[in-house]
Amino acid sequence: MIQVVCGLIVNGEGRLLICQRPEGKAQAGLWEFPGGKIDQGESAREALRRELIEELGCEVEVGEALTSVRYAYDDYSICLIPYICRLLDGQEPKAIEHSNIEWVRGDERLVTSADYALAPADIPILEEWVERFGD
Ligand SMILES: Nc1nc2c([nH]c(=O)n2[C@H]2C[C@H](O)[C@@H](COP(=O)(O)OP(=O)(O)OP(=O)(O)O)O2)c(=O)[nH]1
Repeated sequence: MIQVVCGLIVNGEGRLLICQRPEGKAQAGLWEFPGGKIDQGESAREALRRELIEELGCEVEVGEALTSVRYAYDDYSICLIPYICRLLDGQEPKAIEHSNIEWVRGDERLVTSADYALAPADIPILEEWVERFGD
């Protein structure tokens, strides 16, 4: 079971950041919350801060954890651990490792959106976020 962290980053207008996985990576083309695998000896929160600097070039404060999701892809399984994150002042995410990044309205339509096909492990996380914080 691969331990993966991801961040739900909300901007000043209440929009949520989603990122498209690039060609050549597992689940290429699907949209996800930015993050990645936890390295040995790292805490989940440390891993997320590191991944968001590598992937988006920005510093965040890692806040509350939402419910983790276990998901079995064909050839491996992940435990995806989500955290609400806040961008530190002046930080602007850049698509360093993704093919696209977008600020979107976090609502039920996003769950089934044809424009933003989400990685399946992310759907329960988005649903929990929408229920608690969505508009
Ligand atoms: N980062 C991230 N990965 C996700 C999400 N949902 C989901 O199913 N995954 C899967 C895709 C990958 O199989 C795995 C995470 O791998 P990754 O490629 O992002 O990890 P990494 O940045 O450490 O990459 P690498 O060094 O192995 O290339 O988890 C998500 O919301 N964020």
